[in-house]
Amino acid sequence: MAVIKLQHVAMSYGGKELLSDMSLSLAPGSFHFLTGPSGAGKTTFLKLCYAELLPSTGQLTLFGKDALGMTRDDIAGIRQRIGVVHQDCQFLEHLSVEENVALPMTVSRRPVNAGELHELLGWVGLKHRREALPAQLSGGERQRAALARAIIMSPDVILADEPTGNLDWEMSLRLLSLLTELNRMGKTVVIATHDLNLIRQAKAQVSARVLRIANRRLQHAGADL
Ligand SMILES: Nc1ncnc2c1ncn2[C@@H]1O[C@H](COP(=O)(O)OP(=O)(O)OP(=O)(O)O)[C@@H](O)[C@H]1O
Repeated sequence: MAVIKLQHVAMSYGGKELLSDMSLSLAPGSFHFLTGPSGAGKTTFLKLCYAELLPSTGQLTLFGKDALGMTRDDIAGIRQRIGVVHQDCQFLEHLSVEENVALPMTVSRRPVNAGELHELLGWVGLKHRREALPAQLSGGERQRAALARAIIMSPDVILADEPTGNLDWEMSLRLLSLLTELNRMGKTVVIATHDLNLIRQAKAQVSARVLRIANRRLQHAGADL
């Protein structure tokens, strides 16, 4: 069963269609890149994938459930199964790195296991920065903290919006290797990016598919990248 399925989905803002007639089925454990020019609608597409937005027309199915018929509880359940790395990280600036990473657990009133939290911070290389405030982090540290927060609930799917946008190549590779490791653990990964070098690099490591949004349509890019 597809984890995320779009059938003839369109999305409009203020009556103007941004995304048209998009159909896609994301298999569990798959790895996709999403490319396209700035403003093409990559972030909007990702927002559909975690039901932050609902389609103007067409059918969106998340883990077998029609997104249009979802209750508040269904959406809360979906949010636990889909971890999102937002383009601008969206930290609470007055909370420490550790508190920000644990936030999805605390807001859903789940107990936070300190040992597991430290292990996760260690995995992204931020154990020593756990008491820092977000403003004190470098760009690469912020992205890794955002990734840790996205996966703290052990989601099945990880959606990352330009996770390497402001990072140098070395840090981009480090983030990519965390995402490919998650994919090897069985997670479905979707990364929106402009960085074709990153895509080429990833294709040497994992079996990644490339999707492209252009002229409002979703295209499956060929193997020529
Ligand atoms: N809530 C909204 N209301 C109206 N228009 C919006 C809204 N959100 C996004 N848009 C518009 O939709 C278009 C696509 O935005 P989106 O952020 O999805 O593109 P993108 O491909 O992710 O761009 P970038 O690569 O620059 O991040 C833009 O023109 C944007 O201004």
